[in-house]
Amino acid sequence: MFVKNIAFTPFKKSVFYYGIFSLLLSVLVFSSGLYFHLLKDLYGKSETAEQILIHQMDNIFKSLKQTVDEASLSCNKEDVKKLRHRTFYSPIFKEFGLFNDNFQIYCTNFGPKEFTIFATIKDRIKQSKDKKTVSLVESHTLGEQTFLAFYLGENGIGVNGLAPPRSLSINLDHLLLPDYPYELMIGKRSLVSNDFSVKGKILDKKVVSLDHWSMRLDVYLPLNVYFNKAMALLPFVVTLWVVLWAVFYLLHSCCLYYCRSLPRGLRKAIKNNGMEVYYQPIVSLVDNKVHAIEALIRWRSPHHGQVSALSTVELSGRLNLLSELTWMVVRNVGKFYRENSKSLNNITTAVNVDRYCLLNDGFIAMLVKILEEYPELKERLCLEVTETSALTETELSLMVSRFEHIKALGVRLSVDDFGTGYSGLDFLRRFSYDTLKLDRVFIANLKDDQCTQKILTSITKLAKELNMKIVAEGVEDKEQLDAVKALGIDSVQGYYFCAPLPPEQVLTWIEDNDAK
Ligand SMILES: Nc1nc2c(ncn2[C@@H]2O[C@@H]3COP(=O)(O)O[C@H]4[C@@H](O)[C@H](n5cnc6c(=O)[nH]c(N)nc65)O[C@@H]4COP(=O)(O)O[C@H]3[C@H]2O)c(=O)[nH]1
Repeated sequence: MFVKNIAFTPFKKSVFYYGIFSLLLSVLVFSSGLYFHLLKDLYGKSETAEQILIHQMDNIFKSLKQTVDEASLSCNKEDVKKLRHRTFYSPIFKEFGLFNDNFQIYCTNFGPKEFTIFATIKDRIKQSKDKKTVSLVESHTLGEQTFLAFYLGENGIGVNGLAPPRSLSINLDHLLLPDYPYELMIGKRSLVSNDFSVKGKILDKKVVSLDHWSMRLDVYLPLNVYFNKAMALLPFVVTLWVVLWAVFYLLHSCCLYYCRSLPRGLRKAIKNNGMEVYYQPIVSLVDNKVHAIEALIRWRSPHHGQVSALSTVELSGRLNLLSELTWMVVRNVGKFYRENSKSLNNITTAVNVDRYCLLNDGFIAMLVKILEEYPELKERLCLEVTETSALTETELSLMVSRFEHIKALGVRLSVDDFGTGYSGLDFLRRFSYDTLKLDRVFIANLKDDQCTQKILTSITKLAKELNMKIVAEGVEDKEQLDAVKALGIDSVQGYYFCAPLPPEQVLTWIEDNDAK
């Protein structure tokens, strides 16, 4: 009943923007994620590379020290054999040379030799704390740029080891290539380099310095590595894109559904006084004039169209908003009186109130407050009590005391739909209303059903004896009006005279009717 077709306006535009947004988001997530992952990897591997180099240099000088420890100045067959043996088993060095404390090489693994170590190297060995240094020279023996490590032992014998640069970088290659090209330098000269392919196209670079050896390792994160890896992630980007798109679409639909839902609309309408109040005249059968009108709620939901008064009331009940709805109507009636005090001077307005609202603790206080806000409602407001459920004995007593309180405030009371709800005779015994309204089911059957006629005759008699006015609801034609008149009923409400109308129209109708 409530959820009519919730019209989802085609939100093609939003779907398109969600598509673009999800695509951008997926690309951003993966590209930045990949970038930070590679950066972390680059830094981690550079640290490992540093450890490898330190370890390698330690091993190099351990092996040089061992060579010096077992060497002698004679360069005899035994010495040369030892040097050959060392060369054979060294994973790095291809040649060893022994030098004396004049820094003259006198013996290599190829036999006795004689040449002097460069003065610069000599100085560096002398100046270094451990009598060690490394260098990069053009080697005649190896025919290429060669790595040299020098160590002068405590016994006055020194040793230098010659190694092709690549032998120093095998472990680095294994760790860093092919993703991270690098350049290993001694001083300002390049020892090993495979960075030629990336120059100018690098995303990031990590520099590792081994100051003790004047060595520096630059490790690069090239753009093409990043790009290739990003391409490999493309299926995941697409998957995330589709998933995000679907999630955004669903969220949007849920939001739309919630925003357009009837309960939310009703809450908003009650909070913002976003409903209209229509009025239906109640015509007196004594003088054919209007002495009373009934206020009836009318709500047009922006997304569901006109919602019936019964549905509005039922939903308000389920949302615990009946009291708010009632007070909203009463205030609207108050404004109606204020703006039309002359025309409405002799007219009472009935407002529907659920019995449970009446039982609420704050009911009387709120009624007093509104009567202070709109004093024009005094003696003109009539609360029409709808009877939706039976009351317990305690509730009944409370209700009687509430009714007395309400009457004392100058507010009238009428019982709605008499005979169909729980408006038992027991209550009439304890409390007499000002008005009793006969439900329209009785009026519809009145002319054909003798039993209904008898019941209504008795009710009318009872009402008169209890000093209550009696109104027949739902009078739609002349026959029904005549039957009602025959019963001696005081007033009539129904489409025969007038349907519920907006405030300005009801005033005109009353004026026209009274002028007849
Ligand atoms: N078939 C027929 N119907 C006629 C005729 N004359 C009047 N009616 C309709 O009968 C209903 C009379 O109100 P009700 O019995 O208090 O019954 C009301 C009342 O119980 C409830 N209601 C309406 N407004 C409010 C409100 O502000 N607060 C509360 N608590 N309930 C309200 O919703 C019910 C239905 O209200 P409406 O749809 O406005 O329906 C109104 C009115 O339009 C007629 O000749 N023939």
